Amino acid sequence: MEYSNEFSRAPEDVSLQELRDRLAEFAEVRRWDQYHSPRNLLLALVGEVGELSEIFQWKGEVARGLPNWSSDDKEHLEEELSDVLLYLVQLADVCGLNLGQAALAKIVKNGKKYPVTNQTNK
Ligand SMILES: Nc1ccn([C@H]2C[C@H](O)[C@@H](COP(=O)(O)OP(=O)(O)OP(=O)(O)O)O2)c(=O)n1
Repeated sequence: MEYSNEFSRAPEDVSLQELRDRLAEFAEVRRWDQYHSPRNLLLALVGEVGELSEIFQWKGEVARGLPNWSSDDKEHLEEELSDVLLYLVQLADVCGLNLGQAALAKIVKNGKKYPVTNQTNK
């Protein structure tokens, strides 16, 4: 099957490892890695979370799937979510952490903390 992105494979095949590698190369060729300290990346991440929040600011409650949003609004949301993810991946990388493994381990930990019961409330 053909995919419209430049990678010619299924979008679900994108891995955190690939994002990490592409971001490391992106920063290296621009000599930006000197600025990508953990603290700077954290501040950049928080700034992007602010930009993400602005999209929802004053909108009131928003239905799942964003049924009334324009394609421009959804594209803007995709970009801001991506900025958050990309800085998060870089922050984990410069801290020497494996974010994918850590997140999977955290899901397991969460499952033990919050076991499934018959209750419908969370
Ligand atoms: N030193 C930098 C600067 C940018 N980026 C990357 C990560 C983000 O995905 C994106 C952020 O770029 P901008 O700072 O230009 O922010 P925006 O894309 O949000 O633009 P604007 O703030 O004008 O909306 O670029 C990066 O990795 N390292």
